[in-house]
Amino acid sequence: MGRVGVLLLNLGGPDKLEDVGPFLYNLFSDPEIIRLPFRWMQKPLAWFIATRRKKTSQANYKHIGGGSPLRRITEEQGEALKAQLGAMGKEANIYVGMRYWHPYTEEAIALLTQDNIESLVILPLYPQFSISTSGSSFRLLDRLWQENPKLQPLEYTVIPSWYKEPGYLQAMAELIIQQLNQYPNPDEVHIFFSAHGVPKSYVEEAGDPYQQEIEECTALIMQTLNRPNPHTLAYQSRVGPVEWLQPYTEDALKALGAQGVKDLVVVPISFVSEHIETLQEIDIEYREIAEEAGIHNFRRAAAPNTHPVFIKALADLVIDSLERPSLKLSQVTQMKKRVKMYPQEQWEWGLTTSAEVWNGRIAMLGFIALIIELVTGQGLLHMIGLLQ
Ligand SMILES: C=CC1=C(C)c2cc3[nH]c(cc4nc(cc5[nH]c(cc1n2)c(C)c5CCC(=O)O)C(CCC(=O)O)=C4C)c(C)c3C=C
Ligand SMILES: [Fe+2]
Repeated sequence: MGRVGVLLLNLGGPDKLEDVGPFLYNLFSDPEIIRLPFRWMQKPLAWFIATRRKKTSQANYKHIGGGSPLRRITEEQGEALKAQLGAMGKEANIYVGMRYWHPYTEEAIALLTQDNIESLVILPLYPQFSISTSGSSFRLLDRLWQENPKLQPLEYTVIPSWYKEPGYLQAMAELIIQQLNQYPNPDEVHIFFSAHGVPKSYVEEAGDPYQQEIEECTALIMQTLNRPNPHTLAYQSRVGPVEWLQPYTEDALKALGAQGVKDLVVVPISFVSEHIETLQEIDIEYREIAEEAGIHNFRRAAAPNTHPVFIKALADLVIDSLERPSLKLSQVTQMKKRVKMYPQEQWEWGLTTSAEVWNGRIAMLGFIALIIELVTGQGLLHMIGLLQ
């Protein structure tokens, strides 16, 4: 086997406050993040939402030091993985490819083609698969592969999701135990798993396996933990007016407070690094909600970051994947026939000519209404609270 490379995929985050606007624009321009019936609406809507959200988002990043730690932590994970692989007799170059900020996936691909990598493992740093995360990165890579002839001879394999990996489950259990042990009665503490949400339609209409993988992962962590603690799973970080996976973290915290729960350990379950949604949303916003609800003792398990058991799990995943038959991007992007990923598929309403015409008219009216609302400051989006 020739020179080995590992491509770590993640979402990316703004390094400083000025990056927040363009980062949000990149994120909302992705059809896997906002699923629209018409592609022409994507960029204007992305600009509009990014512009509206920028101030609030910047204020949140200000609370955590003015930028996301995601790049630094992902690079540290890469260094630790390289060292672990070396210790296991497998020399490899590690590359970091972010979806919406530097170092972009395209930059990582340029580097690994320069380095003449002959065998590549594509490893998303999301334990569970979602259309909106790993799926989006796989779509992008699939396109890059089709466009770049230099990538054709490169042998590669993809790891679509890995939430069942025993070392990952063990690291999560250890991180939870660290926090449980801070309490006088560790077995009575309520364990609260908080996963990043996705719109409900992703699961129910598009067939995203995310919710099922999150639920299974929660059960496996509890099994690995092997303690009698009660536990809850809820979904955080909802954006926009549509319904997301439920229960929402804020509602579940209030319900537990009303039931008299006093001691809590929150476990961020869909992230493997600290970032805005752990450091700001959980540690500041949800803590406040919990305390108001009467949950006086609020602790959070750290994200796995560079925990040695977690890094060993990543190394095991890489080595196992090199020994197995390879899995191609076309296989993971079409993993389930039911999984719809924009922009590749036709909107069902557009299957007949007259429906297509009506879709166009309705969308045009919607867009005009949006412009009027932006100018006048009044309209439906203000009424439902999406705009202030
Ligand atoms: C498994 C993890 C994640 C899923 C699923 C996910 C879906 C998802 N996210 C948004 C909207 C936003 N996400 C933002 C930041 C962000 N999200 C994740 C992870 C998942 N997102 C990460 C790792 C980050 C980066 C955090 C950082 O430290 O910078 C943001 C920007 C932050 C903010 O303004 O709140 C938005 C917006 C949607 C719409 C979505 C599913 C459709
Ligand atoms: Fe997100």
